[in-house]
Amino acid sequence: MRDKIVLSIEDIQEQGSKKLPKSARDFFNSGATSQVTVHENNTAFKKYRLRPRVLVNVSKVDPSTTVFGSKISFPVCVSPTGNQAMAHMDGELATSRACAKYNIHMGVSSFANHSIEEVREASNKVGTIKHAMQLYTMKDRVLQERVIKRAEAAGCVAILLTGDSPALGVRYNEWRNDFRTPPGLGFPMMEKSSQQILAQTHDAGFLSMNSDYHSWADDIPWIRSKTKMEIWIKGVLTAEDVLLAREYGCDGVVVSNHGGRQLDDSPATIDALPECVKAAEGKIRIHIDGGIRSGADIFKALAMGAECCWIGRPVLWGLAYNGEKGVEKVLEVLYGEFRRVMMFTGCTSVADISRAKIGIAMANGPLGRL
Ligand SMILES: Cc1cc2nc3c(=O)[nH]c(=O)nc-3n(C[C@H](O)[C@H](O)[C@H](O)COP(=O)(O)O)c2cc1C
Ligand SMILES: O=C(O)C(=O)c1ccccc1
Repeated sequence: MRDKIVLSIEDIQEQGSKKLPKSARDFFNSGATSQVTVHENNTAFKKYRLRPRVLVNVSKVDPSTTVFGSKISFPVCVSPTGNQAMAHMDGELATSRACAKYNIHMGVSSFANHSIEEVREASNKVGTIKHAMQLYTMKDRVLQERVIKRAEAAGCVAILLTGDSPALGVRYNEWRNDFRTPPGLGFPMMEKSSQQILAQTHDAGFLSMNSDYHSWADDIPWIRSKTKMEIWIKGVLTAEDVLLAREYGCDGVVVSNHGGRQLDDSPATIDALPECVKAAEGKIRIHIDGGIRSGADIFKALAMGAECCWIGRPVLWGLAYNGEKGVEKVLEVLYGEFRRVMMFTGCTSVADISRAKIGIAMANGPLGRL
């Protein structure tokens, strides 16, 4: 039988997932508890409808935008995901090279299987993209400081502090499969060797390193005192927390529910976005991740006020499907789709994307204006 032609993120998901062993596939693809939030992330975008505009001269459509002070080819960054080498042995190095080829920025998990120095070096051979170092609040502040300093020295522009993880989500798949990071893979930024990691389940290992006694007052000024990099909070879903991020002088927030892997029954990120954008009052940057699987999804998030979208699992599927080339394919698909949505909606630049370009689908009724 001929191989199916791979055209969409769904195709890459299918092809990538089937190459993975069950426990890796479940680890990547699942969410917490009853999977309500993973499902919501993926479906909530479908409530919104695009409002096309006709006969607009879109011969010079420009999908580029500026993030972290530098121009990227379209409003997408790669979300930090740990254990990328479980999808393909080149892991974060392949992702970094593919991002550089497509000129988009990359978040790097503190649980990456390659060090930040190697990840930066990989992309520097291809282009000049920016990296943001993801960080959890940690029990060992001395180690946490080392991670921050290494990231800064390696040329990262931001710390992405993940605030949604005082514990790991309830993940039945990991418990049923006794999920552990496979042999041979370490967490160099956490200074953990493969042998050390193998001794513990993902849940126990995570708990042993990350702190639950964190707070805005204890952690943000402390990080600020250690680095000049931007500080972003990842995992915000409420106006209240956007206001706190502003109060603590953070540079931005990523509206995120950790891909539905932490608190199940939390809202889809696209549904949480409006209250976050409103609370930001243009004073703090608002990005989003969770369930972005098409150019239309990117467009809808921008129309609802996000500056940029981040993608998590699509990159893991791309890696599993075909390593660096697979991640390139993911970016090619999203770029091509996003560009066409801009054309059909009469947008020649990202600045043209506004609420006027979308509506909400109502049962058997007209297109509701937002
Ligand atoms: C396998 C996997 C590992 C992840 N690891 C991390 C991590 O180490 N740090 C973090 O802040 N978020 C992590 N995330 C969450 C992502 O950064 C991101 O928020 C989420 O994947 C976005 O949703 P999407 O996968 O639907 O695009 C992980 C997600 C997945 C699927
Ligand atoms: O599983 C996750 O969601 C996650 O954040 C993580 C943390 C450490 C290693 C791998 C993934």
